[in-house]
Amino acid sequence: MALEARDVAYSYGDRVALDGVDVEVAPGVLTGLLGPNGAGKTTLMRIMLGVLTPDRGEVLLRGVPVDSEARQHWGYMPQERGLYPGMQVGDQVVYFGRLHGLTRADAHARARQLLSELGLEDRWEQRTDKLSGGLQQRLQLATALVHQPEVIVLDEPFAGLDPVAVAELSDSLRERARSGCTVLFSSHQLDLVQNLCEDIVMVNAGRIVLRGPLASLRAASTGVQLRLNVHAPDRRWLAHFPGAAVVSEEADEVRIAIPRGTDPLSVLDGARAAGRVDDFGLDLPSLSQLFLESVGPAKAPGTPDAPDGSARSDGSSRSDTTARGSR
Ligand SMILES: Nc1ncnc2c1ncn2[C@@H]1O[C@H](COP(=O)(O)OP(=O)(O)OP(=O)(O)O)[C@@H](O)[C@H]1O
Repeated sequence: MALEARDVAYSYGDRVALDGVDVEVAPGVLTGLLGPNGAGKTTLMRIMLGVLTPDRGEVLLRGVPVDSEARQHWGYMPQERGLYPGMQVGDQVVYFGRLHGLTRADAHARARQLLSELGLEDRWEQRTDKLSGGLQQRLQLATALVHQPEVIVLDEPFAGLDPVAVAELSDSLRERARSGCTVLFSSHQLDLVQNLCEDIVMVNAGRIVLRGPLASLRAASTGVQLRLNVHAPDRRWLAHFPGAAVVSEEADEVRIAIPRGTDPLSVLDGARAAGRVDDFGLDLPSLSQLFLESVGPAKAPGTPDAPDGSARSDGSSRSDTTARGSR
């Protein structure tokens, strides 16, 4: 059974951060928590971890309200990193293992194993504050995982990691999910989430705007896209296909959303009549495109922050889109 947040609401003074959020994180799959800056992700994680008490709603694991005793067995990495400067790397991991009730010998063995898994095997005696930012991040993860938690909640665990570390951490989280752990993590790296996560939860301005199995959400979205490398100076040929629209153009590649009822191959023929086509393919919309559709271009990662915690100017929010396909 899953980790759940039910109808969770939270405000910092008069700033509404979460406005009645329902989330379900299933064991055995990786779930990515997405949303623009200020959407409410960290607040939701803090509530799940018991750092904040919700104004309304509750957090449950296997249908039972979660208390501090249950959370003692969780692994978590908060946005505010908590390493002890001056402590040695190995001792830091052992210390957290002991805090979670491991014997000294077990904590040592687990620390060795994890530091090796996270590429820190040579750093046991180094001071934590002498590590680079990325290595501190890996160490932070080791402290979160040392007691082999069944529930893992990580705020931006991939931020600041190099590609090798991203691949190693991805494998490590995938493996933990496969072995039955419940894993929720937040990220702004949409390509990574698309490759890694089976399920996503997307939050915007304190509300869920999209959630469910990513494959179902992509399939249920705007339909297929035709990817073309076409040497045609303009796009007038597209006017023959009502409803077909360019969704992105990069260098020679153009992506065209194909409306339902239109044969993508007829659009391909149209492109070939207009110019040379070097390459083509059919794709589902990417997670980045789903993000832009759900949240709006002004708030996509990498764009300037939108008004903090803003609701839409008309006071409404986009409707919650969910997909619960069969697994
Ligand atoms: N301590 C605080 N006091 C007042 N407002 C806060 C506080 N922490 C967060 N907020 C506000 O609550 C809203 C949600 O913030 P939160 O940190 O949960 O967003 P987030 O999705 O994690 O953002 P980011 O991607 O930028 O980390 C924002 O409007 C933010 O400004």
